[in-house]
Amino acid sequence: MFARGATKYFSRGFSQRRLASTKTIREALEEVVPRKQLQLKQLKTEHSQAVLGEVTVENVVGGMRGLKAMLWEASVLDPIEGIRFHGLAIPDCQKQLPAAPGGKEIIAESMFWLLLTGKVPTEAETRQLSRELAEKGDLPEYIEKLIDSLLARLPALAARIYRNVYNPGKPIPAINKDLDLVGNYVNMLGFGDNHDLTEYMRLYIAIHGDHEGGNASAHTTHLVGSTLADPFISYSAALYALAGPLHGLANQEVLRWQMNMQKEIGDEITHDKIKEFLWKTLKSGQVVPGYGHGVLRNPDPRFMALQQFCESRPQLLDDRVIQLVRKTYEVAPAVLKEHGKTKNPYPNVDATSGCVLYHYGLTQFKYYTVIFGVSRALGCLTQLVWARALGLPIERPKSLSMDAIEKLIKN
Ligand SMILES: CC(=O)SCCNC(=O)CCNC(=O)[C@H](O)C(C)(C)COP(=O)(O)OP(=O)(O)OC[C@H]1O[C@@H](n2cnc3c(N)ncnc32)[C@H](O)[C@@H]1OP(=O)(O)O
Ligand SMILES: O=C([O-])CC(=O)C(=O)O
Repeated sequence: MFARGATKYFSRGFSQRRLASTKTIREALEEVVPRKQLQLKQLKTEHSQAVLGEVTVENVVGGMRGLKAMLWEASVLDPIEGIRFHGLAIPDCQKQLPAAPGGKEIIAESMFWLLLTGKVPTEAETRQLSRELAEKGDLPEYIEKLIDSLLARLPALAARIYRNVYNPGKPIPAINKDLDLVGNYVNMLGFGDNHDLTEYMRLYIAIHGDHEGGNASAHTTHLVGSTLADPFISYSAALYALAGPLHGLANQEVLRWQMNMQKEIGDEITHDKIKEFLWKTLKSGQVVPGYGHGVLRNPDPRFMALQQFCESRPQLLDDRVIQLVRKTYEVAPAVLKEHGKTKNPYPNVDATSGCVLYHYGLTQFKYYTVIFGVSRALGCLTQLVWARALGLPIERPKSLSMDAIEKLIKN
């Protein structure tokens, strides 16, 4: 049921039959947990010695790339097709997951419901979850005071920090109990009257939510969580992994790099000038930010979904930075192929995510990875729930020295 191709399970007929369902997320989860616990028990008792692959020296010295060594329930990443959440690709989610009232994009609540339970929530269930989160969303006064005294040093409670850092002194709107999670977030950031930015953030946060288990932020949460550290500690560790330029920070780096390119090539954007800038970047020994991937071998479907968002809005297509991102995509894969190093010459999600935020006036690059961090909590915390429900053990892979590897090869 959770394997690829599960689309049938989520077919329109199925979701229509579920229209009347008004379960809470806890009730929906309670239904799934015993079945999953049984599935794990059977795997352990009936198949514990089954072989899933071999471990090569390349796996060990190459950052465990390609090694099948983690259990992760909510999503599976295919090198060619990209991410699927319980079998649903991004376009399936766009068709099936409830949006906000008056909106079209996937919202965090419906994505979280899918990630956690493996089921598409009904409209009523989604609204109920939005309300539950909004009702729990107010900060107690003592936390507000604490955060106000720590300011940007505390990597949490993202909207308040944004306002404190970039618009100090301006009052922050209270949580609106009738709005979805991201609607409230954008409102508190100070952009609540921008419907298009709100929709973009809904899509952005939904599709950055999970990318199976092996990426650096998800894996960090899982590792730290496996020591039974609490979810806040486990997820804050993940944010430090996300903050590296080869992972989440790349979304900031891309925009900085594209704007440097714009400065250098001037008003007349041509493929030749972009190529020249790409070569200059590569020859200086830097990576092209937003391109390449540890698993994907095709353009990232999340990149495509964000591009489609731009294509549906003519005012975005007129924006020079957005045009530059698009034109870079037209030439960068060929340049990277000619350069010959990266296994994947195509764009990942970070190649485009920041330019739309910039267009809508959220121009503080340093904040972009925080938004990614707000999103990635959906998948990382889902897996922590499963790790606890299934009683998964502390993670402790075996390491080998180079001498030990050589000895094993000789034997
Ligand atoms: C949400 C996300 O985290 S998506 C990823 C965001 N990160 C980026 O966009 C940064 C740019 N990209 C990269 O640095 C890489 O492609 C990564 C980190 C994403 C993946 O790294 P790997 O799995 O090691 O990629 P791969 O196996 O293709 O690397 C092989 C070689 O190609 C190089 N390479 C990979 N991507 C690029 C790139 N975009 N530009 C130039 N060279 C690259 C690697 O540095 C490596 O060079 P080396 O042999 O001299 O060490
Ligand atoms: O899958 C990865 O390694 C990196 C990535 O795209 C993500 O974490 O969203």
